[in-house]
Amino acid sequence: MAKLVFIRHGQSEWNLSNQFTGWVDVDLSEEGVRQAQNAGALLKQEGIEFDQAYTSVLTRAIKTLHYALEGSGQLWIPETKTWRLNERHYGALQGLNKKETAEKYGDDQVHIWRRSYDTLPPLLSADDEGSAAQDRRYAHLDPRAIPGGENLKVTLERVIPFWEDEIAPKLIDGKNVIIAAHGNSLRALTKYIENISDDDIMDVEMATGEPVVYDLDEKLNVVSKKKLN
Ligand SMILES: O=C(O)[C@H](O)COP(=O)(O)O
Repeated sequence: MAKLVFIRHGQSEWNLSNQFTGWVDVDLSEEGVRQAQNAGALLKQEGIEFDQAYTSVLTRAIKTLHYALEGSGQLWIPETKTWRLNERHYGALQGLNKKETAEKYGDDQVHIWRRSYDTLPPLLSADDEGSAAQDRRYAHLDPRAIPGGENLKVTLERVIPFWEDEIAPKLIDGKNVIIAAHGNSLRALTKYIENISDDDIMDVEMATGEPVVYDLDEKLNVVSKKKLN
């Protein structure tokens, strides 16, 4: 039996200002720092001892991981950062205010962009300002792997190879794993491990800074799931 903990980053500056964020590297808000520290205290209370941590290459997730590990006395454990755990890329919506966008395009359209499984947002092209193609942290990638916008389906398709190659073998080996990532990269993983349908995943939400603890058997079936708050 292995333990797997998901934690969505604490509230970010753009969660606070209600802007589409995606791959934009915004920091945690003061409230987000507090949430991440609280997650550390909850993990300590729960007494979970981790063997390995994973996070994205975005500051808000990395800092959340570090606060959570520091708070539970485990800042020393091995950690791996990967773009594959990044938030879903929100394309040309990145930076826009969600409420203003709903006023312009309608609530239904914005809900589809935010929660439908397979509708893409309006795309950014590689030479658009703000494209990840200009960012040094993605310079090692095949330019074709750098998205101009993603839905949950595409996000899942780039998260799962990392899960299968790196994370699942650790869990099968009985190691306890923490993944600090993002609302939609974690929704993709939740869909995959809980076998949730394309329709039902639309209603699954992740709260900022709230650890979700799974017990998994050796075939990685979910034996139990609980949220710490
Ligand atoms: O990228 C973002 O804007 C948020 O972190 C997640 O957005 P969502 O709630 O619209 O999926």
